[in-house]
Amino acid sequence: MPTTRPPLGQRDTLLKMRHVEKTFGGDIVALKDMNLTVNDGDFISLLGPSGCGKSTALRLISGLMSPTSGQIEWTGGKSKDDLGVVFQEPTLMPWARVADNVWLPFRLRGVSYNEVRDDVLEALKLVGLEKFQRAFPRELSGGMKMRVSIARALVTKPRLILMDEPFAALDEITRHKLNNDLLALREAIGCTVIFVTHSVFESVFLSDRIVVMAARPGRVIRELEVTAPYPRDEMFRTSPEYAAHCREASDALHQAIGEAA
Ligand SMILES: Nc1ncnc2c1ncn2[C@@H]1O[C@H](COP(=O)(O)OP(=O)(O)OP(=O)(O)O)[C@@H](O)[C@H]1O
Repeated sequence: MPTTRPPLGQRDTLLKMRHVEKTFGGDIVALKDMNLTVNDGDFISLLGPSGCGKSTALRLISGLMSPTSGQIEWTGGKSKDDLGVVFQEPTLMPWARVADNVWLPFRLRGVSYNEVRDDVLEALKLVGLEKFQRAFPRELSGGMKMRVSIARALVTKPRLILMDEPFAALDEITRHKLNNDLLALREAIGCTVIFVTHSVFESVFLSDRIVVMAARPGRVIRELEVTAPYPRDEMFRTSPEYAAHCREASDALHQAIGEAA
């Protein structure tokens, strides 16, 4: 099914980071003068070497931390329903069943399970786990646990989903499968995603924009567009176009590593 997203350059602005700087302990400059525009419908990867401030950028956007200077401005303001977050670890409650784990963002707002039962089941269906609603996390594989974590992030239908290396701990086959499923999910619900990764291949497969960052101090050094249309599948993964984008992203990443050395 072709996407109905406007092309890059014609999307409405969701948020802007303006001259954002974050320092820790007075002298660790985790991010310096970061400027980033996130548009409705973008799939953005933050790609860069360890320590370049990718997770810090996500935490600032999520509001878990405040910038030392600069601003993060949401178009029309930000509400508590605007964000879903997925971490590298699924961070599920082991004593709670799958459906109760997915209900958590509502429970924290005082909303009963019965009020949002349909939303919970719909989110589980979107990640292919509707039959596992009564299972406990220990009964699931690593990939399935991550799917539950994704269902929990999207159950409130957020405008923006932040994903911090969600598939880094998974084996390659599971990772490819979840990459495919994530794109299918995005087509189904039309969400905006910011995805942190070290992987050139993953960033090219998933994103329409790749923001390449360098460390010491953490900063954006390049922005690349991956113009290949969605939906993307195994054909794209083996195409010359994919290889060309990977080469471009890899060169930018090497530049980022060289600049930090
Ligand atoms: N709470 C903190 N206190 C002190 N320094 C911090 C803190 N959080 C991050 N840093 C430092 O800020 C810099 C950026 O860290 P950050 O975790 O954002 O990088 P990253 O690109 O996500 O790294 P990785 O890919 O290894 O997860 C690093 O030098 C890190 O040590």
